[in-house]
Amino acid sequence: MASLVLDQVTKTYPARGKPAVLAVDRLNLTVNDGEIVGLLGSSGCGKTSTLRMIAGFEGVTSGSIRIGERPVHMLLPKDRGVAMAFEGYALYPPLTIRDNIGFALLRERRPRAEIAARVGEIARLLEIEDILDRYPPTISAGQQQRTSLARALIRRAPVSLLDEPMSQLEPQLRAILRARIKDYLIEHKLTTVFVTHDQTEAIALADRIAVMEQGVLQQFATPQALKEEPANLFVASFIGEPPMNILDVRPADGGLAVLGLDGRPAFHVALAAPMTARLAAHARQGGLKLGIRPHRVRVGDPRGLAATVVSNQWLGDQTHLALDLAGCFLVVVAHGHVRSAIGEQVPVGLPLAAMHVFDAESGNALVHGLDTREAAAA
Ligand SMILES: Nc1ncnc2c1ncn2[C@@H]1O[C@H](COP(=O)(O)OP(=O)(O)OP(=O)(O)O)[C@@H](O)[C@H]1O
Repeated sequence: MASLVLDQVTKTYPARGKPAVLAVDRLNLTVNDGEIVGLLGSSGCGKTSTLRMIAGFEGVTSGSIRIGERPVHMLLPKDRGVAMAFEGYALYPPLTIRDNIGFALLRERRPRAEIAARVGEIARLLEIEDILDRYPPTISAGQQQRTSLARALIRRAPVSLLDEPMSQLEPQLRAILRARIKDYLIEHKLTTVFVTHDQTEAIALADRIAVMEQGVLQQFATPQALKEEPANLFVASFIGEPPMNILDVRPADGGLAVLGLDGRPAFHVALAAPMTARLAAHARQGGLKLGIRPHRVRVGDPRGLAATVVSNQWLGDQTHLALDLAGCFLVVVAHGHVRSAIGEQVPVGLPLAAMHVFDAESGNALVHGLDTREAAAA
């Protein structure tokens, strides 16, 4: 297949009587040959515009796009070597589902037996074998979406683009197809970019995820790196469910004072002198924020701090607790069934290694994991 490179790609849409909309702002992205990349972000962050610029359905305002060694941003969609599955399906109504799926291979004048075998394979994979002889208007939205997906995947093009490929499917089918599609993409080494606003889908399918917000790339990394080393506060709170707890902190003697919702010191995090000095230097330029993921808080840690239960939800396999820790609001996930009632106290341990520190003004991450060697002997 091929690599895909976006170099300083920008997209602005003119808006009548208003300032132009900056949908994508100087995006740099390199997708390796055979890599699966997810574009993830909230509604309106520029994901679809990016995909459509790669496909050629939108022109770039500035910047360039290369597939392999070939600049493609000036070419017509059909000449770029991309296959795209559309969120809006775009099937040919007069053709059967079978012919819709096999259309590109027919046009390439592939042998009939090969086309039949490939259509059969992809239809089996996406569980649409039983509708191959029907026509697009007579099938459901979910079946139309899978047909659109089949039509793109069957081509094994140098670059495959999938726009919200499974948004119409029910969760169970989505989970099954996700795994099968991933196997297919890996087996055929398909360089793939897909758009989603579902982080579970992005994490399950992608080798790397590009997180976007307001047209700007926030971080491009593996799912694990996004969770463990978020580049900034946006990524830290966007990735992970429930989101990372973000607390206000300020430097204090021998470490950090964590502030409660009322702005007063709630508890103290003891750190060694060099780290305290480093964070104090940053804090002089702006504030600091401390992040800790709900799954990393240790509920029931006998050496922990006492927190009051504000809410308690047992989800069948894990407990979600909201806690008041000396005036700080903390969401916590425990793997077992925690039976503490609202108003009861539970001890919670906050491992230093699970703490992230951010510059409050820029939002940029300063430290991931306050190493225990940095901790003062408390
Ligand atoms: N054809 C257009 N004309 C004007 N503005 C547009 C056009 N298409 C998109 N936009 C604007 O550009 C920005 C990015 O839109 P885009 O569709 O790329 O975002 P998205 O992340 O895919 O959103 P969603 O998840 O809702 O589909 C938005 O502010 C949107 O309103």
